[in-house]
Amino acid sequence: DVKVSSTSTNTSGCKTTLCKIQRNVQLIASKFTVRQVLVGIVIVLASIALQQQYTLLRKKGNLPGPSFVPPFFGMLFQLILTPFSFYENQEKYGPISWTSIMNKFVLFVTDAETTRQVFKEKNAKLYLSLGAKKILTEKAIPFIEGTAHQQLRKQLLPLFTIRALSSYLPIQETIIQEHITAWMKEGGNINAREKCRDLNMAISTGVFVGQKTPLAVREEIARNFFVMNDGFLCFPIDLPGTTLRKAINARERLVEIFTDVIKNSRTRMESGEKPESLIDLWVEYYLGCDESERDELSDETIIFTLLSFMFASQDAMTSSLVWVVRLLGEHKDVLAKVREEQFRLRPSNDKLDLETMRQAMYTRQVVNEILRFRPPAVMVPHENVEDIVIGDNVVVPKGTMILPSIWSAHFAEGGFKDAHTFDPERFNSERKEEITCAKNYLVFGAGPHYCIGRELAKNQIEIFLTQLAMNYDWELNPTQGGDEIIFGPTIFPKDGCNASLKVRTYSA
Ligand code: HEM
Repeated sequence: DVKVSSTSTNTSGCKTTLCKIQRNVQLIASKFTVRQVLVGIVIVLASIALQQQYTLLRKKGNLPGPSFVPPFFGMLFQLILTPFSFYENQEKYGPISWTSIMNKFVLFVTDAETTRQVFKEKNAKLYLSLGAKKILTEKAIPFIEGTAHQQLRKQLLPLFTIRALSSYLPIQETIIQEHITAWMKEGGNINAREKCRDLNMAISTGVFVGQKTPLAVREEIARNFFVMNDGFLCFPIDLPGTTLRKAINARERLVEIFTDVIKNSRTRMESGEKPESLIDLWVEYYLGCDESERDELSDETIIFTLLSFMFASQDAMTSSLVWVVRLLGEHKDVLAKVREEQFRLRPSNDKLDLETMRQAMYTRQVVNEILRFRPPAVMVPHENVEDIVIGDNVVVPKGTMILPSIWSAHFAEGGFKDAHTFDPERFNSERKEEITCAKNYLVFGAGPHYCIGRELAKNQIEIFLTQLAMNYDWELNPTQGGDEIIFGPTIFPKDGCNASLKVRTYSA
């Protein structure tokens, strides 16, 4: 046995806490042999592991689930590395089953009805990462509850009316055209995930602040949004130089920039200019409100709401645009029908407008099927702040992480017909599965936090799909194993979807 040596065990010369801790560890270590220290560590870890297993057993009661979960990390690695086999295994246990992730007791919900119930349960809150909480702060809409939440949602309605969506449409269309043209200048060989990520950020920024905001400012917003986005899923340590601290700094810079954009917008809206961007519409609404209501409609409210929009939409929108390239590249028959419909409605290649988009029933069916077949957020974690009862009288102890699975609801037996087939015809006027299977369609959630940007999102997917279909041909170049689906944290083909685009003549 070798004694752990220590040079000095005196803490009196120490000025910092770190130094004192170091000295104390040395002091303790100097009294034991290496073997004794190791045995001690093993005993402590084993006791913690036993305690964890006991707590899990007590919480799970009669619920089905895995016969063993590894201590400390639980099923974390299975969930991250092989998410779909983790899903399949969990689904085998039935509509509600238990598991554990990072020693947190987790309920996995797969049947559509209970999934919907969790979304609607007022005592089950959206569970966002610690990083997201630090960056967005409690002023962000996903963290607000009750009456304050209802009031804020009401105030946001003018940002998503038909009038508002019509004013965003030319911004979305122009930016999509500019980006695809730039892809073609680079040769047309794209990795859809990389390209759509930048495209999507440019569209969101354009829609939020409008094209009257100088390009350099829009680019600075996009840069800071990317840094902020990196912080949402990082290790939540807020120290100088960490990803989280950089994300918080980026958020602070965004608050400054948005404050200026709002000021400029106010000058333009007061002079009677027509609103164009989401900020313009908010300012217009603000100016039209009674003085007494304006306190609640501060710049801060809209800025933190915009940050939440970016958080809620960036990865989900990127995922959907990538699946447009992938699924229509695979299903040429569907692509041909989109082209036929678009050419019939817009033979002169006119710009899109909401009225024409409303008439393009088949194209909208395709958008809805892309969202059903590849829902970007496959599950939306919740945490219950009180004991609740779900499903067939299952009592969920307070503090449980509940994973309602949108993926499982979309593919459940007894729901959509031949659910594993990509088939936009399921939404046609005869089959109407959007009505007959409405309870299974959960891509945008349900209940009080139901996605507020859903129409904006569907329009964006439709504009991208239409532009691509009418002006380009493309072939997919998948890599070996690249078609496997991965989490990131929304779903993507593993290789990001490589494709070669060629310009085509506008025709059916
Ligand atoms: C394909 C794209 C999108 C998908 C799949 C999606 C999906 C979702 C889901 C599943 C939720 C949780 C709903 C619930 O808890 O019931 C949600 C919430 C939310 N989404 Fe989306 N979303 C998308 C695009 C967008 C866009 C473009 C915006 C912004 C303009 C947006 C803004 C929000 C906001 C603010 C919330 C939280 C609402 C609240 O807390 O009240 N989303 N979204």
